[in-house]
Amino acid sequence: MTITSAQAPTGLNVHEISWSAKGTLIVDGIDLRAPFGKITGLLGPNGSGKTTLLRAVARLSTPDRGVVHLDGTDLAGLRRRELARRLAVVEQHAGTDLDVTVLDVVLLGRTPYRSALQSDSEHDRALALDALRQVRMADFADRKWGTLSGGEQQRVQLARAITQQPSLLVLDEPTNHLDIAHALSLLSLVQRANLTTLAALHDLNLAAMYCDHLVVLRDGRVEASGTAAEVLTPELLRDVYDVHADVGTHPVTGRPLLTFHPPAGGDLG
Ligand SMILES: Nc1ncnc2c1ncn2[C@@H]1O[C@H](COP(=O)(O)OP(=O)(O)OP(=O)(O)O)[C@@H](O)[C@H]1O
Repeated sequence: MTITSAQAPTGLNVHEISWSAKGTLIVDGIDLRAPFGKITGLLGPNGSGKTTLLRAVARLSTPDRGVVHLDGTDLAGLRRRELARRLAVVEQHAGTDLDVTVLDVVLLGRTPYRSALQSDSEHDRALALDALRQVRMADFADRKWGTLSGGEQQRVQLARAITQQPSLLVLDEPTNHLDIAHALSLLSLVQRANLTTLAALHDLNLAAMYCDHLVVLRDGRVEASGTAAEVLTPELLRDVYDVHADVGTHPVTGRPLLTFHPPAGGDLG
């Protein structure tokens, strides 16, 4: 199929999304754009609303108001199955308690493409095994899911998301259990995937290295957005995170490189 300009992916447009719990506004009128083929990083301190926003964007929760368009389509108008073909989510605490293998978990990514009675095709298995190879988990295909470490589970969940062949990847702290080598490898893989990606990240140096665009939340609102160089300034880090940092330049990427100072008195304040 030839992609005409009318069908070309444009990315994610989030407009005026709000979500509240028991009358308390948690996410308040968020606007953001995540362009196709790029990683957009969602930053902000604990409790600033990142997970809440990601869940509303991915329709895992229903926002009080606002609209989310993916490649020009309003996600609120899609049925579950169509939504699952368009977007894949890797949540912070991914999981299943079922007694299943790693390959079974990855094959869940093919569910939106088959009927309830259909079993996995050779094509499905090939996609799943290829995704496991990409996250360096091919040797674990027959292992029981419950026996994996946190980082291994996180990589398998990314493989499941890749197998889903979405246009949009929504990642909530995708590197939080990963050692530095696997964190770099996972973000490089996401970068090469050429999808629209919206990822909540805590590691600001990794965000600076891999994200083309950053959006910083504070108290459920957008505090700043722009390139890493525009956003990750000592002033913003002090105002939003209450930390002191020097901002240099990464010798390889040319992006900002942050060096943090210990807090005065050394406590966690
Ligand atoms: N269902 C809920 N009921 C009440 N409060 C909620 C609910 N869901 C989230 N919150 C609150 O909303 C705020 C934002 O939570 P959220 O998980 O979105 O933050 P976050 O930026 O992802 O944080 P973290 O970096 O710690 O993962 C928090 O103060 C949280 O306690």
